[in-house]
Amino acid sequence: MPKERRRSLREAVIHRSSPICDGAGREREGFFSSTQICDDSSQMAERSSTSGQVGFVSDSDLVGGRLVPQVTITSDGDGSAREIEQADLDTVNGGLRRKLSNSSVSSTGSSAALEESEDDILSDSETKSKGIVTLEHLGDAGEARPWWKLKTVVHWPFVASQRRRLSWVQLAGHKGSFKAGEEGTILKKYSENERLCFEQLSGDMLQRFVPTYRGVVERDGELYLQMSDLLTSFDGPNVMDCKMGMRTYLEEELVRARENPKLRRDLYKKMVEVDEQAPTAEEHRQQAVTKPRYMQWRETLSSTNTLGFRIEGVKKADGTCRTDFKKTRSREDVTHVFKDFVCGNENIIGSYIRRLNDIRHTLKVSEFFMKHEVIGSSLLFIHDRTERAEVWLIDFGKTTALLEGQILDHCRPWQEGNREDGYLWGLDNLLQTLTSLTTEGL
Ligand SMILES: O=P(O)(O)O[C@H]1[C@H](O)[C@@H](OP(=O)(O)O)[C@H](OP(=O)(O)O)[C@@H](OP(=O)(O)O)[C@H]1O
Ligand SMILES: Nc1ncnc2c1ncn2[C@@H]1O[C@H](COP(=O)(O)OP(=O)(O)O)[C@@H](O)[C@H]1O
Repeated sequence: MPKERRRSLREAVIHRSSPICDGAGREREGFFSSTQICDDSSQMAERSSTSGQVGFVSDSDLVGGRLVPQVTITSDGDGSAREIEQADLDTVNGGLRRKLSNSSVSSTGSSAALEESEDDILSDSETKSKGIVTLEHLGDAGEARPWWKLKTVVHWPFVASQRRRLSWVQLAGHKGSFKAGEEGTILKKYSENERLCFEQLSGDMLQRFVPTYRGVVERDGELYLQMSDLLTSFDGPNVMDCKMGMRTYLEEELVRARENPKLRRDLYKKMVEVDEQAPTAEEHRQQAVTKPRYMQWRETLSSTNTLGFRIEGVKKADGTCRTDFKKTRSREDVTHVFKDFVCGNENIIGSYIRRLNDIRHTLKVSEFFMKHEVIGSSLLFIHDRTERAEVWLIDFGKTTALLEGQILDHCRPWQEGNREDGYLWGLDNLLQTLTSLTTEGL
């Protein structure tokens, strides 16, 4: 989702990273299930955090998706309070603070401004999640507090390293977007767009296929959307993320980019990492490309344009994890990945097909779907060794309401202005791909 929508109060907060600890306080790594991990001493932190409540934030608290930043006091590891200086702001979330991302049209004319971004100095693997991640379980919940109340909080004798951790699977999106929530839930960085979608989905036929939404919460000064963790009830889940649709950027991004084109060095770098020949001579000279140019290139390189979906990542119960599917384009390649994902299990494929058909029928009658341009949303496939298999709709960061009276059929080809996204066309191709596995043998 666009970073301007993701922004929240992260500027005001610093979290210390620390190793996962087992019950005896030993460090450990590599839990591959969605498991709450805590050490004995975290009980104090737990007690502290239970004194707060989930903070449902009202619209009036939000200014463009943000609470008004304020000086925040946080634990400095030894329990002492520390004021956050402006200089700290760049080190938030274990790395450099993400600057706002701006889309730009495919023009690479000299009038395009060069967009400075921390991604210019971070590689793809440093900015994107690559599978198994450790989610921090954030502290106290509640509304934004004045500094003196926060000062009271830091006198509690717990340190960041005692916070609970959740070993989790994140196959797409940027690092640091998720935190552990209350039992069975996760927190995703606040996005105005996604909040609106979750709210509109409540009561829609599609609701039973999307994570249960628990509202906006504030943790350590930042806003999050709280939702159910789809992995919790699985025993060693196998997970696949398929990004749906034939287009992965918004029409409004194109328009904005046309008005104010930005050149991005980080996207140029990502492009040459995959194919040195991909940039034009002009782009090589500028060592930068615009975002729509990058996004369109990604679409043609993968199966997005040809099949209306693409595989973003796969994590298997054996611990293996792959996110290197940028060039997975042909139906054969995609079929091969699915076959490997289900380890040739016909029951699992059968369950996936039934669930996808169910989703398809529901999409056809969903008012939400009819009235939204669904861009960058994924289907999350999850199964485990008990052969339980589910598919869920996730990521509504770029799902946008149409103008009053406008509807989409989600199958027609896209032409700028018609806002078609190719979601249903992609779903039909996905269903055909899975069905071919059963008819042609696994
Ligand atoms: O997959 P790669 O090739 O890394 O490209 C990424 C994905 O398309 C991201 O979409 P998603 O978050 O759905 O995976 C997109 O974020 P947006 O959703 O903000 O468009 C990134 O844009 P930037 O964040 O602007 O770099 C773009 O660089
Ligand atoms: N509710 C959820 N339950 C379990 N896993 C999830 C859930 N939401 C997202 N994920 C995981 O996080 C990844 C990124 O999620 P997504 O919503 O697409 O983030 P972004 O908007 O940053 O792209 C997904 O590929 C999936 O692995």
